[in-house]
Amino acid sequence: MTATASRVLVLNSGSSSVKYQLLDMHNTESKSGSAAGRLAVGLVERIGEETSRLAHTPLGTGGAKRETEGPIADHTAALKAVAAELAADGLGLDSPELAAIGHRVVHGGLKFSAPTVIDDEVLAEIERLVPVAPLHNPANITGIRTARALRPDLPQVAVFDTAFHTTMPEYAARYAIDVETADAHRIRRYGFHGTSHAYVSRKTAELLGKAPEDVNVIVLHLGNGASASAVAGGRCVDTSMGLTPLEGLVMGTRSGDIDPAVTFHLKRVAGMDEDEVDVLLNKKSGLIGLCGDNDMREIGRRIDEGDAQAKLAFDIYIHRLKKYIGAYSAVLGRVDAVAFTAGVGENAAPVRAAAIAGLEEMGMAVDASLNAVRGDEPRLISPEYARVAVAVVPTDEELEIAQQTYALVSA
Ligand SMILES: Nc1ncnc2c1ncn2[C@@H]1O[C@H](COP(=O)(O)OP(=O)(O)O)[C@@H](O)[C@H]1O
Ligand SMILES: CC(=O)OP(=O)(O)O
Ligand SMILES: [Mg+2]
Repeated sequence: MTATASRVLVLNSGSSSVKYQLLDMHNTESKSGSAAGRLAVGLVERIGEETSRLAHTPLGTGGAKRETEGPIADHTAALKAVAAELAADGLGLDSPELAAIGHRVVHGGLKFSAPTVIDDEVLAEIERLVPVAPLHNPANITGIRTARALRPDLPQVAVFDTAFHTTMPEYAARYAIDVETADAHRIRRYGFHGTSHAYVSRKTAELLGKAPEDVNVIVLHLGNGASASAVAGGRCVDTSMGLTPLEGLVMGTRSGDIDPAVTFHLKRVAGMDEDEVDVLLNKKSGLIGLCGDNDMREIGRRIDEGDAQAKLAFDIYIHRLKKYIGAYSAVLGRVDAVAFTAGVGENAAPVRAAAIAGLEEMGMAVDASLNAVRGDEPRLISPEYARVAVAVVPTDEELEIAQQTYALVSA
């Protein structure tokens, strides 16, 4: 790293998308990682489809958002397109100001509990974990390989979704199955979205004007993938996702919690094989399985039109969410705040209202007019009388990844 290098490129590669940001870390010291530090942000979505779309905004130059539509075959092509967009703004990957590239890596298994500079051995371990994050780790690996090929001299850092959850006590992390079998195959609950749970729980403490050590928070990360966590004094003590990102809440396309016997039944009685069951539970279940739509905006529209199927899907989603709020209240003993985050949590006011409805005896309530306010800043939506603060706290996985990456390479 040269003395002047202070930029970090963050790649958040998902199963069919790549989110990216180029940040100048000399300008992101402020608590909100002020917009001044963000030189460019963008998103490639629907990778592998005919209708792929790349949206790129060069914030650093104040340039307008550029959108390109057309087929982008795979993640390698997506990253090359991103590199070209950055180069068009004079922010190419060849810049000497680039200090490192930070990669979101979803599954880090038991080995990785901190950000890690990627070498061949680290990459091999991330590959070994593909079976337990089949939708995610392959995309992360492609991102790493492509970025390494473009800048072999630059430190590439992996920031793991699982890292924040490694503080879970053994009784929360273990499944109640035969210990020898579990240990032989490293079967345990790892948890995901940890970068977001860490960032949001810290931000929530800040919103309350308290130190993270003094606050107990339930974080509800509700995106397409969704998970809840119980964070006691800044440390994760339980989370809803498990060995893979399939357990827990009802998600856009994933079932979340299910009786494992359903899988035997599908194989023995419905004649499905492993791969078919996998696809059913990961891609054809959750909201999309229940009502044909996985976007909460569309589900909201259908409910407004009186669509009973959409309403039932919504009610199932909310019921599961409520059960986790109850469970984590018991796990924490004292709850100071419930924080809603990610695409659904930040934008869907009806989800927030319904999830908290009826929880007054637990000290939780939502004020309808506060809940209707939209914005990018962390904000309270609970009435003043409520014992528990209910908040909307926008997540920023990219900023958190950039900060962890920069801290590691500039140490
Ligand atoms: N304005 C909105 N109102 C309601 N839901 C929204 C809104 N915007 C986004 N969402 C929901 O957020 C989801 C995407 O969340 P996001 O956190 O970006 O997910 P991911 O990172 O898993 O792709 C969409 O599928 C949609 O359900
Ligand atoms: C781990 C996980 O579910 O991630 P995402 O929400 O990006 O799919
Ligand atoms: Mg996400």
